[in-house]
Amino acid sequence: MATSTSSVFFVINQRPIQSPAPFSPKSCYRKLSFKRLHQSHRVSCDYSCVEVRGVSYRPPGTQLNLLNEVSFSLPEKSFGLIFGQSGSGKTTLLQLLAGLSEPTSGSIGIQRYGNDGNPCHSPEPLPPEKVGIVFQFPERYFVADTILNEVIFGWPRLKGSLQLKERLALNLQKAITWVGLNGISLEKDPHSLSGGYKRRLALAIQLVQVPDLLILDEPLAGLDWKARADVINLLKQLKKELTVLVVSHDLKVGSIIGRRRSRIS
Ligand SMILES: Nc1ncnc2c1ncn2[C@@H]1O[C@H](COP(=O)(O)OP(=O)(O)OP(=O)(O)O)[C@@H](O)[C@H]1O
Repeated sequence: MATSTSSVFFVINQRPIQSPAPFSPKSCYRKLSFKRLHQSHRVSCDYSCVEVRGVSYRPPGTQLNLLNEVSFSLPEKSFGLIFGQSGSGKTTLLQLLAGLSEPTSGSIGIQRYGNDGNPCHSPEPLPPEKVGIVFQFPERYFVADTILNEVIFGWPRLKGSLQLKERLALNLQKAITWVGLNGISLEKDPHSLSGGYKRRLALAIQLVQVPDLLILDEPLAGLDWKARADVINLLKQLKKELTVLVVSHDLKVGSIIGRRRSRIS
C-alpha cells in the first residue's frame, strides 16, 4: 500500500434554510460546497479513502436541511481540514461521520482503489467504533482522578471481554507514547495537566481504539500560544500515521499543519 502524507482542505459555506416544501435538496437549499484547496500528493497505487457521497441531512421532524449533497474524499493517512464559519454545518457533518446521526440521503464509507485508480469493490461502511472523535474542550469532560482511570473509563466492564481488554491494554502504552505522555505518571490527576497536555490525553483516549478516522473539533480552541504549539506539533506527528480530519473555523490550523497554503479557488 503506498500512501503519503497529504493535506486536503475543504471549505463549508452553507447556512441552513427553512422550507415548508417537501424535501428536495436541490431546490430548497442554498448550495453547500466543499472546495478542495490543496492536495500535496496523489496516491499512486492500492489505497483507500474515507468517502462522503452526496450526503444531505435534515434533523428528524424538521423541514430544515442542514447539509445538502456534500461530497468529498479523504485518502488514508492524510490530513483534512474542514473550514467554515460558525453555523455552516461543521459539527453536523462530524456527527454524521462519527455515526451519531444518520444522513437523510447519501452515504459515508471506505472505498478501496486499485493500482489503476479504479474502485476495487463497493464502499464498505465506516463503523462508528472505528471513528475517534475529540470534541471541543474535551478536558471539560474528564471524570477520573488519574490519567490511567481517565483513559480506561469507557472500557468494557462486561464479563467475557477479556480479549478485548487485553488488546486495549496493549494499545494503551502505544497511545500514551504516541501523544508524548509517557514521561508523566499515570497516577497524576488529569486536571493538573497543562492545557496542551490535557488535549494530548484526550487524543490518547481515542487512539487506544486505533481509529480508521480521527476527527478533532476545534483542537486549538481556548489554548494559549504554548499549548497551541504543543498540540500543533502533536498533530504534525499524528498525520504521518493516521487519517485525521480537523473541523475548525480557524484557518491557521491548516496553514500550520499543511505543507503550504493554496489560494481558495
Ligand atoms: N437539530 C437541529 N435542528 C435545527 N437546527 C439545527 C439543529 N442542529 C443544528 N442546527 C442549526 O444548523 C446550523 C449548523 O449547525 P452546526 O452546529 O453544524 O454548525 P457549525 O458550523 O458547527 O457551527 P459552530 O462553528 O458555531 O460550532 C446552525 O444554524 C444550527 O443552529
